[in-house]
Amino acid sequence: MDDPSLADARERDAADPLSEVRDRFFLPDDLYMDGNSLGLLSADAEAALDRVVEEWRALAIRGWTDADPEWFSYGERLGARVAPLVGAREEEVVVANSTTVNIHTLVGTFYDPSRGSKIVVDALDFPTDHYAIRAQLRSRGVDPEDALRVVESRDGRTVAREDVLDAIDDDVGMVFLPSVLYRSGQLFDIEAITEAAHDAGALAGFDLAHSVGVVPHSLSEVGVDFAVWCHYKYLNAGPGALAGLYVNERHFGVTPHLAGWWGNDKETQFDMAMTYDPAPHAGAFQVGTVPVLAAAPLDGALDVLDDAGGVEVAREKSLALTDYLVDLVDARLPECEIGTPRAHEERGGHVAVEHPEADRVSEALRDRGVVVDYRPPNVVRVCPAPLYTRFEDVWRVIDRLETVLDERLYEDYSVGGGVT
Ligand SMILES: Cc1ncc(COP(=O)(O)O)c(C=O)c1O
Ligand SMILES: Nc1c(O)cccc1C(=O)C[C@H](N)C(=O)O
Repeated sequence: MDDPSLADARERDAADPLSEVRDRFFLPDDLYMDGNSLGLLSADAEAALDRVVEEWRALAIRGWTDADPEWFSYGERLGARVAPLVGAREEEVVVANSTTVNIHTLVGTFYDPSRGSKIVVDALDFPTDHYAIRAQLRSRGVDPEDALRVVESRDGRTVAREDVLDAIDDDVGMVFLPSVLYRSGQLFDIEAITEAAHDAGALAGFDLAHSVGVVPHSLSEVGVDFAVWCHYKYLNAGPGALAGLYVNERHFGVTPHLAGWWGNDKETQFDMAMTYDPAPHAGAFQVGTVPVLAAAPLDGALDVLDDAGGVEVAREKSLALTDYLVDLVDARLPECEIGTPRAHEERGGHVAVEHPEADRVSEALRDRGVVVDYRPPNVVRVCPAPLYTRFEDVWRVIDRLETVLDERLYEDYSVGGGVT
């Protein structure tokens, strides 16, 4: 790298168009590099939540219709706001449930062995995806060991594109993969995978938890069948914030696996009929009453991203930050390896810095004001979330990491200290 100095980092910040957006967040004293697990609170998100609390106080039950905006269609309205971030039509997205519940309902709805009995997944997925898919298979009387086709990793970090494509054949009825691997940060080629799935007569679904808000998507154009994600990472909507889902319009009208009255057509919902009349759009995949308090902060959080210029601008800054981080690791930390692909088109928003003592190193960093997380067996995950992270912050993180390693400060810690 040309200039690994703090002065250079500050010059980069001075030229950064997003530096004012950062001021809208409540920034902890620590250097916060965990925005891919839980994003920070902004004043906008807090105000959106406060507003709903006020409406609850003032309107009580009338809030469903008289709040501004009304609570009744909260999930659909927020879905329309999130749709451009994933490249979908407004009615193809709804904000509802949790990511895990959305996997249950979408895999449960779209798994159809007559298309092909196998579901393609990969060996490095976030565990909840496998738990939900396995449960859905069991509930259909299918042995997950028979139905799951798990694409293995050759290096323990990434999954080779050709291995994914080779796994998709006529026995496959569904491909369900992440957009970005939670540990290494590898970004998958959604377009190529969707095309291969469709060529084999299968459906393609994705878990966008680690890309929504930081990597632009074109779900409708590519023809992805369904997708799920959460809003508490790069979208900063709060711990346990309501999740999101997308269903391509060609599937509108199916009866969701997890049917519930909040997915009923709004026109007939209060007829209270005993048979379910699914909404003619992705809103059908809501289950119970929209938890308005868990949804409201997203409204404010989306204002911040809009004002920043949208997800394309966030992606540009994110790539500049992760490039910078990787260059600093190469220049200053010879004992660490980068487990994240270096090509932009294969990288999400975080970087896996590998070290044999990653667990204890993460703990030592936390004690020195750097919030990262540890993912077994050897990854310190570092996430410079683009809306509130400066180049100077990245520089300081690497500087402290160098001290922890050079002075072997991690030796003061025991293995197994961190849980999140
Ligand atoms: C890829 C992925 N899917 C799902 C989840 C979690 O889902 P839920 O919000 O339902 O806990 C996470 C992380 O928490 C994740 O990284
Ligand atoms: N969702 C989380 C939670 O509720 C508590 C602690 C961490 C998380 C996470 O987001 C983990 C995260 N999905 C990961 O990539 O490891």
